[in-house]
Amino acid sequence: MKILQIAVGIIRNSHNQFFITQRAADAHMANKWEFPGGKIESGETPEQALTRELQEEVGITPLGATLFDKLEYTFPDRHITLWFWLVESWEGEPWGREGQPGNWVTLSAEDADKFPPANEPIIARLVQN
Ligand SMILES: Nc1nc2c([nH]c(=O)n2[C@H]2C[C@H](O)[C@@H](COP(=O)(O)OP(=O)(O)OP(=O)(O)O)O2)c(=O)[nH]1
Ligand SMILES: [Mg+2]
Repeated sequence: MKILQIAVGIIRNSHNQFFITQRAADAHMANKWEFPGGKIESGETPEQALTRELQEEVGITPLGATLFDKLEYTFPDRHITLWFWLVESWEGEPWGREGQPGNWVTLSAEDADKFPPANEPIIARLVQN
């Protein structure tokens, strides 16, 4: 069983839109929408991993991040801890820097199943305000 720590950025603009990307067809949780992010490497704090992942995947540098939620999820082949950071201030303009589709979207409760199952409580909280 793989055990992974993941840092992800919930990038929200002043219109209450979120910048989300789509996972690759050959990745775990293939084709699902996601908040950009990835594995925390050894020696990194969750916040350092967040900054690195957002630079690598969407080309922005967060200027502030607040911990929105930390939750655990067990998939058949892996156990993950997800650190969800709310990012409302950044440098640059997000885009799919690794060739992945990326879009600003308004989220509604019905979008939850487009994300990995671990994201369900997060989407629920983000749409209720
Ligand atoms: N980025 C991201 N990952 C999520 C979300 N929800 C969720 O369950 N995950 C899971 C899917 C993956 O198992 C894991 C993220 O790992 P990843 O494959 O993106 O890791 P990485 O960016 O470091 O990628 P790589 O270098 O291994 O290719 O977390 C989410 O909202 N965003
Ligand atoms: Mg990733």
